[in-house]
Amino acid sequence: MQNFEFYNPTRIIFGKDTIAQLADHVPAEARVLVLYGGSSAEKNGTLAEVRAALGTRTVREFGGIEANPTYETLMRAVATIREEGLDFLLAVGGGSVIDGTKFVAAAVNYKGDAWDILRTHGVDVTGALPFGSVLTLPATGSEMNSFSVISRTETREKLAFGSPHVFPRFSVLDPTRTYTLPVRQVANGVADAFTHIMEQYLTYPAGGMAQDRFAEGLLLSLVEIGPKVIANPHDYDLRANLMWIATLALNGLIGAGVPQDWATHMIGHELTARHDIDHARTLAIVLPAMLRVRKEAKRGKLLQYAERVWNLRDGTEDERIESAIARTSAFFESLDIPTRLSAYGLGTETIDGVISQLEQHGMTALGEHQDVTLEVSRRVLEASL
Ligand SMILES: NC(=O)c1ccc[n+]([C@@H]2O[C@H](COP(=O)([O-])OP(=O)(O)OC[C@H]3O[C@@H](n4cnc5c(N)ncnc54)[C@H](O)[C@@H]3O)[C@@H](O)[C@H]2O)c1
Repeated sequence: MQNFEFYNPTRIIFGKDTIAQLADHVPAEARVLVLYGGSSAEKNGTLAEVRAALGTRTVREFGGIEANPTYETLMRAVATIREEGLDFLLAVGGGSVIDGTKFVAAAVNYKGDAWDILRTHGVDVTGALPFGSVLTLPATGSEMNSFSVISRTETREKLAFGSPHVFPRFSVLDPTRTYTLPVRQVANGVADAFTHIMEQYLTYPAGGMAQDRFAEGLLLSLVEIGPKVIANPHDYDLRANLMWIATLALNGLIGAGVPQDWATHMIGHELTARHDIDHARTLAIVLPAMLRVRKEAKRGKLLQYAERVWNLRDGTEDERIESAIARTSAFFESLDIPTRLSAYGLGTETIDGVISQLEQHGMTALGEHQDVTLEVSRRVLEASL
């Protein structure tokens, strides 16, 4: 096992009717900015519950944070905070709102051009406003991690940053708040969580027995509940399981002490930035092709994955690996998520553009062995046409 430091200070408040507990966790004297996305949080009553819980505190609201939150919109929130002297942020929404809130928290007192937070991937973030979240979409794990992904409309860029200063102080996870999600978003959540686990699990054997078994348990659970959680939108236990699995998939636990990949994500970000494909859908396109192209480097883990997650024990090594990859694609497709670029109307003409954006963003040596060069990324994209 590799050396590691594990740190996760986010308090999780989980379960039915837990939003009222905000009253205990947002400081009584706080001057709060509530950040949210579109109209769903208003329509389904989540914002009303939040307002009630915040009681007599000074509260301002900032709506309109997009899916794939943009720098342009978020800098308006930064201006509001500065003008009104607000000192605590509360994100109400999915990964986009929480990621956006992390950026805003880091940008308010940042010296210099705030886009540099993304350019430097967060290394020079030295502080952030405190914030909490009320999660309405199980998918990204943003509610319990210190990462954030921000887009810039002007330049069609999508970049990530991470900093220990942007862990949420707390996150409220009430599974009933997910009942209003469109089917497409639930499916995306399953695929996103699945791929987060794969990025930390499917590398090479590193002796992390607990990490492997945790990861396999989460993958098996997603395979078990994936189609059911879509078909039964008001089943509390299914929604509760999806919510907690998605959080555990990317809160640092399963990735501690083991190699991590993340090449699929980096290519996926460029596809979203250039073609507006939902984040999770880009992952479902890239992951199966990534596994196929890098089959030799990942052979040991692919065989373990085939046996322990898909129960594939017969046939040659290559047959088991091929079946495991085919099952992975079939799982995404069973969620109604197409796994080929062509299904999104894209062909070979898109590849040069994605490769040049990867180059521009320094993504020239990705993966657990840093050997996913631009040439390998090109082959992955070709394999996903
Ligand atoms: N921080 C991380 O670790 C991390 C990890 C993976 C992805 N991301 C990023 O997160 C973003 C995606 O976040 P997401 O998948 O959570 O989706 P999202 O936050 O973009 O939300 C998707 C849509 O669902 C709507 N929605 C949210 N909750 C709803 C509800 N309860 N009822 C009805 N509609 C609802 C939103 O308004 C939005 O239109 C991407 O930008 C991605 O790159 C971040």
